[in-house]
Amino acid sequence: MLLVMKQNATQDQIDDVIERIEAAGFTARPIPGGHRTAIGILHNQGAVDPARFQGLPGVKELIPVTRPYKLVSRETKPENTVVRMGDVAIGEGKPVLMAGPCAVESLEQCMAIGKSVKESGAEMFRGGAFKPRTSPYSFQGLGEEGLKILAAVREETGLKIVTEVMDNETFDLVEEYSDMVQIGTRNMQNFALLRRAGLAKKPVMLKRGMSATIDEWLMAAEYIMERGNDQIVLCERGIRTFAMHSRNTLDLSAITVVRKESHLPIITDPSHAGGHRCQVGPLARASAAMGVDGMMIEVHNDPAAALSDGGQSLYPHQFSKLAQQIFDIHDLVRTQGEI
Ligand SMILES: O=C[C@H](O)[C@H](O)COP(=O)(O)O
Ligand SMILES: C=C(OP(=O)(O)O)C(=O)O
Repeated sequence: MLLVMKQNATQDQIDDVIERIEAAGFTARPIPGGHRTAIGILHNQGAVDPARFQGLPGVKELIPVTRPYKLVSRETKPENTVVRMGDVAIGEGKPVLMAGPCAVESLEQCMAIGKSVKESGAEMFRGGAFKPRTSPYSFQGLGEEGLKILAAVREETGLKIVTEVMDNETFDLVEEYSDMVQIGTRNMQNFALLRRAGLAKKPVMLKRGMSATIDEWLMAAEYIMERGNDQIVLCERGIRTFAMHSRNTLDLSAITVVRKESHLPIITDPSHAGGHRCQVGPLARASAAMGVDGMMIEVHNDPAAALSDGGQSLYPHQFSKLAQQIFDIHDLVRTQGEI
């Protein structure tokens, strides 16, 4: 249930309504928004009787939220959320490119890639210090040493850092070094991790589980927002299908559905979707045409020697050309408008 206050409602009236909601045993969650003051009524078992709050001073109306995900739903917040990290804004128009290697391997590697992707228009640097690998014998990441390398790249280039957190034990550490914390496809329904992410002071990028429906994905985001963190970016990174020609299937149609259902920004990861270098460009260009808020793209200066995902990593010169195409296509679609 969403309680909408009148435009001229006073702070005292808002506080009074919040107090009454809490006194009734529910949770009151003010929803930030430019056009209205709204308060989500959460943790109700069964329907909330609107008569309880209707008619209170300053209350305009009570709107039932029909979707199972309440806070991430557009029913609750009609305007788009913009996720901000200093001067980088995701969801404000220009697609934000996050580029870098799959795994942080060394300072030299990350500096070289960081400088090059920055020059090509990326605003964020990606790279895993804690790597979720299929095999326990594969490179698992440099851990804290990797995080320090990422911090050095930020220092040198000004790029914001997005990096994956795999568990609650290392959450504080990853949060400290990063600008945006990434929750990967394999952990999309790790509810303990989602709850911890909800307490984070940094934005969270939530990748879609490789076998998750859109409802499950949005419910996972709800876990984060329910705890108080409303700075969430959704990332479509491909789902498992019967198709064997690509590593995953990039579900472009999910973008239109998520846009309709949720106010959160949405980006894609064409690298993990395609899984092959030759597929990354076309999937990225298609994503740009869908009007995504950004993209995460793997770039390596020596893909043949990469410790993870070399086959799907672009060479820096390829990224440079692709970045320009992404900006051009995005602009074209935006200026021509919806059909
Ligand atoms: O980046 C994500 C994974 O760690 C990466 O794609 C490697 O996957 P793999 O361990 O199955 O090779
Ligand atoms: C592990 C990653 O991706 P995903 O969770 O989509 O596999 C990654 O981006 O490093």
